[in-house]
Amino acid sequence: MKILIQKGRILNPSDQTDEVGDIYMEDGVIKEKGGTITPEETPDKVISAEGCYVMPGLIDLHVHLRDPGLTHKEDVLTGARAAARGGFTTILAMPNTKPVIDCADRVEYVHNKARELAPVHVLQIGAVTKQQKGEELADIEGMIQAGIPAISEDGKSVMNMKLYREAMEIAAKHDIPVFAHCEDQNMVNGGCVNEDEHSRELGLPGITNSVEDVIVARDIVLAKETGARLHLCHCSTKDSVRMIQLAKEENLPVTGEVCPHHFTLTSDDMVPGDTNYKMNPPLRTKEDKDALLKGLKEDIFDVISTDHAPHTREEKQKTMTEAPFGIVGLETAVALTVTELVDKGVITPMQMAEKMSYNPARIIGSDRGRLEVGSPADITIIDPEAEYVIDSMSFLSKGKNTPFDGRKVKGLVKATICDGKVVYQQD
Ligand SMILES: NC(=O)N[C@@H](CC(=O)O)C(=O)O
Ligand SMILES: [Zn+2]
Ligand SMILES: [Zn+2]
Repeated sequence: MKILIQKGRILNPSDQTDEVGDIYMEDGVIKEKGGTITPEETPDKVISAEGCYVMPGLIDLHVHLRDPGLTHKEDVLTGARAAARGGFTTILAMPNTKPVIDCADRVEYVHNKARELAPVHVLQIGAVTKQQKGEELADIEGMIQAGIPAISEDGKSVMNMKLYREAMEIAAKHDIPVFAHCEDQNMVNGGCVNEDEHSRELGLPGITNSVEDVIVARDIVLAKETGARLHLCHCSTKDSVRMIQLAKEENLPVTGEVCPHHFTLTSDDMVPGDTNYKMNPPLRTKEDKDALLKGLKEDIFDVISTDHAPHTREEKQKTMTEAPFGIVGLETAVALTVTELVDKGVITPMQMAEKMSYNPARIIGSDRGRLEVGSPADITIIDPEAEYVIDSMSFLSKGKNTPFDGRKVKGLVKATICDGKVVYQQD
């Protein structure tokens, strides 16, 4: 397969080049880049990228594929198709499945299924403890042998610090990152939305910032002691930004991610009773959101990830206290990032490429996330000027649970190329 992309705005974070030109790829590898390219042989496909960003294929460090066991919500194939439509060429799957992915053969199950069916790269993350019960360590070294890029207890925090420290020591020894969901299990106390005037008005149990902040602090302390690379998932509070900034000032190996819903919405936007505004961590206050925006602008946050968390309509039709936490994100992340961050001047298109591709790649030790001659042809083409209305019924994900249905946005994925093959093209 030979593909020629013409006249795109090529954004390459690895050498910080930002220039209009062509890219030519053959057999899954970038062969030529820049200027006007006239291939010796006729390409199988020519894609016009005039007015579009051409970025290294997007990498989402935080996706719930629900496979095995919860495939009524999503499976490897539907999740990977949604990813391709969203511009992602690599996604990392969280292990809070049924059963939990806590040993090598379950990692292999997902990797084999993905290799056979998925249009994009799927990397399975391993759990920290057996069945995510927080009592005994999972077979972390066995899973590392099977190719996990990271360990995570996402969905909860490992509350036993002695056990967690042991896990971090193993992660440090093998140089894989620990992806931390920060939530004190005792302090959350049945909360379902942010603790503020809205939770009080609606009579809903609230989640304070401290539920997240105490674990962020704890985890940074443990990373400092063990030398483990710590990646803080779905940061939502203003103090998490300050703590990551402090950790970075000390040159600790700490990185952080923000999800589009947390930089787009606050608890003021909640529609009473609409469980599509229920996710963990919850939508916080304007003060928190402004701190997240500043953290993104100033590169305190390295990553934008989706925390794509599909659930069925039935589950989401329950009450605010009963419905599960989580919203889908793979098919709205690019538009929300362009609309809320790039268009408003919070981050540059280059920072978008860094936070959605280059930095995630570096965190997992991958050589993707760059547009260089000789690198794998994972490429995302985005029209930043295209305006449209988000329609959840068009999602390829099984999950339609989004608060962004009907929202007017800018920024459309025109094509996604994975290993030199067009895996999605907008018609
Ligand atoms: N974020 C969520 O609200 N839900 C996630 C779990 C998680 O990411 O903590 C899920 O698995 O549904
Ligand atoms: Zn989480
Ligand atoms: Zn998650």
